[in-house]
Amino acid sequence: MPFPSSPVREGTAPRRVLALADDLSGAAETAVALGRPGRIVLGPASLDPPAYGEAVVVDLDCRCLPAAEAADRVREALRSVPPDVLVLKKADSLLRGNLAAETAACAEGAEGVVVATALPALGRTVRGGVVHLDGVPLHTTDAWRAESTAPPPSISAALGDARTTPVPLEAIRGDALPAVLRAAIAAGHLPVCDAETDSDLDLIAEAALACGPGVRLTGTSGIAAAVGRLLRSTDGTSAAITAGQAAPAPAGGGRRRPLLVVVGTADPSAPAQIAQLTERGARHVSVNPDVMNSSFMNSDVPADVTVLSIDSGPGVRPGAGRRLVSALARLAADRAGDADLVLTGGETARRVLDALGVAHLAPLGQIHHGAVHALTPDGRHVVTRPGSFGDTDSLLRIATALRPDLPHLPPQGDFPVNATPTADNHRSLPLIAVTMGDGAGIGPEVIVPALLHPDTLARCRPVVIGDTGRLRQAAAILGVDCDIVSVTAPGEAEFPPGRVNVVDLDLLPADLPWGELSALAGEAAYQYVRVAADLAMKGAVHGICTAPLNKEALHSAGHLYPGHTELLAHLTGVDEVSMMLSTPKVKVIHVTTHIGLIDAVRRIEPGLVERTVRRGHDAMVRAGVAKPVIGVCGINPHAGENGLFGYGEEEEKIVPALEVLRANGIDARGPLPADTAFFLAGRGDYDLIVAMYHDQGHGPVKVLGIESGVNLTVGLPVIRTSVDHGTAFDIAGKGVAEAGSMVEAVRQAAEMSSVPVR
Ligand SMILES: NC(=O)C1=CN([C@@H]2O[C@H](COP(=O)(O)OP(=O)(O)OC[C@H]3O[C@@H](n4cnc5c(N)ncnc54)[C@H](O)[C@@H]3O)[C@@H](O)[C@H]2O)C=CC1
Ligand SMILES: NCC(=O)COP(=O)(O)O
Repeated sequence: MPFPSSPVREGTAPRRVLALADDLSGAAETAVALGRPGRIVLGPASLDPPAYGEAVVVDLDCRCLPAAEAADRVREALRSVPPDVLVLKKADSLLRGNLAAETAACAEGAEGVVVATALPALGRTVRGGVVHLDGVPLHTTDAWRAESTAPPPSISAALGDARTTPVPLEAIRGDALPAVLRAAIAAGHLPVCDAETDSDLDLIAEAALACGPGVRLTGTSGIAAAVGRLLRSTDGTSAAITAGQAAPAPAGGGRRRPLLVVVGTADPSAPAQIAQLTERGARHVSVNPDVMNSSFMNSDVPADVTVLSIDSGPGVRPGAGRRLVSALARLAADRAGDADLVLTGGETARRVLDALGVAHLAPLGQIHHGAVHALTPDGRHVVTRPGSFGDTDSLLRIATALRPDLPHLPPQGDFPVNATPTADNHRSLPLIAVTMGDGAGIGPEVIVPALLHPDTLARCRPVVIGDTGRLRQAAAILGVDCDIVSVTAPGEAEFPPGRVNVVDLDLLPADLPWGELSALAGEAAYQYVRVAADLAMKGAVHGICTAPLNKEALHSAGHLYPGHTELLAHLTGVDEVSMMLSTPKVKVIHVTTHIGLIDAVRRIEPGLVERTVRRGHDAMVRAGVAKPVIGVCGINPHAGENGLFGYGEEEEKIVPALEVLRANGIDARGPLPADTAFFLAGRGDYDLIVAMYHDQGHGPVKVLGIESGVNLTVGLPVIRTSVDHGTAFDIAGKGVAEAGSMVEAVRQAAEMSSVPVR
């Protein structure tokens, strides 16, 4: 029996993945879809196999090569791949490129190849073995207008001489799918799978992996995402890279790098996309690489944003595409300096990065489908995007994710520098749901000034989920003259100066005393968070920022969660998240949080330590620290002092995790004596400290002051930040609470949130 018949289950799924793409934007899309730690390699360089838990995605750069050469690149990449590595061959969802030759090369040495090319997220489905675009068969559309041949009438036709077995939707959704795939493979055929939804792709991924480690997959980022979901469900991890979630904007400290947007696509959508950037003050340089006489040649990339595109005017000869792209890329690379880059068109992206000597990228996140944010080894932010992907606002969304203040660039030089954002440019800022917390605490008092703060309004559109009446009382106590206005949904909010918008749940009585614990306020605090989580999961807001709730009041209302962290994990369907405290001086992530000390020590084990460090590492990389140095605290005084204190907990619970992490290239050091770890981090030795329990991390951070710290939840599918303090019942209703932590928490939520579709 060549195939084990067991289903994929915990411990049996492959823990490392090698994906091969034929262009760079496809490789980046695949890396994000897989959602695992790893890298994008600009191949076809010789490469190390992926480490355990990793996904390596190689751009073989062979989309435009003759079929035989493209197949050789696939063969070479797979030559010494270890047998336990899952191999995924990325295919174009429109079937362009050398699909037949590359799939045949991928099948050599494999037990079989399952083909699943649907990409439901973009309306690209497969029915009856035919690719459909929004329900229309591919070969009847003009999607191949830039190709020199006609589109294939079916996937089987695109696979050339290969023998194929169509696998219809009924079989995909039936109980016998693994058997159907096995039978096709045993007959020497490629099963070609229909799929209309991501759930279909999940079924295909599971059945294909159940066929055994020798079976490979060919498909789009849709099947890559299904593989990622499946592996996470079997190894219990959460996504290292969250598809659909943008990474935080590059850190603001020091001189800001310019942003160079290189548009190397002739897609008809490009001019409108560029226009949205120039309306925001970006400089547009259209060059004719044949002539190379643009003034751009004589100037460096200026500060802020420059768009460089090919002049597609009458001087450009048709058919000169690849040569023009290469010339454009050389020009861009020559002038890029240290600019962050947005590169559209896989070929353009690849040529620019080649010219800059970039050998690999660390994927960080995705701004919209296919617009992948990554980091070069020297810390440059790069977004790649296939030429034809994205709506008219695609470039604006990408640029604003990298430069959150982009809408405030002065268009045509006549925009006053300190002007309040106009209604129009405000709409491109993220909507942030600010939950009011416990209405008897200081939440309302810190929210009102924080939301009226000019810095807040310059960065986002904050909407409170709370009680309008309570916020009006807080404003009166503070003596602040403002309009606190109820709205039925965040999208209806308006932002003239002096207005605070509230989705009014109207749960609190007008005479609720300040500073007193009540189940009523605990229930209301719960409802604010529930509604905010619901809005964020639906995409109606882009991030959540929470004011403090009182845990005792929450529990009195029957909601037995230790805090927001666990409540939000539950509401968003995530098993494990981490609490991170962020201050300008020190950042700390916690292995355990709201449990007793004895329980915390019991709960700490190498797997939990490893996952926490990885979450912290990835969050730091997303924040722009390319190679974070991470200090991991011990549990006992002096980290046990070689067995003098404690019962060997450091050796048993922490050291094995550090060994795995270091073998995976993560610079995690320790176990460190916790008392000095924070001092060393404060002087700059560590970018992130990993604390084993709540007070080990919280105590040192709170010494730094309540005004600038922010609490972040790492690992949720939504952005969540919070103040670093509690409900402070002792001062509630007195108008003396500091609002600095709230201002900072809203700011960080805004910076981490992607820009909305308009
Ligand atoms: N994000 C959240 O929801 C958080 C909730 N809590 C909860 O809050 C409740 C009270 O916790 P405590 O340990 O008493 O901590 P706390 O932070 O509420 O108060 C500690 C001390 O700091 C002062 N303080 C706190 N925030 C301040 C501000 N913005 N301006 C000036 N002074 C401030 C208070 O007056 C008090 O003296 C508990 O139920 C706790 O679980 C605590 C921390 C965070
Ligand atoms: N000690 C921090 C705290 O209690 C906040 O917890 P959470 O509500 O953010 O989970």
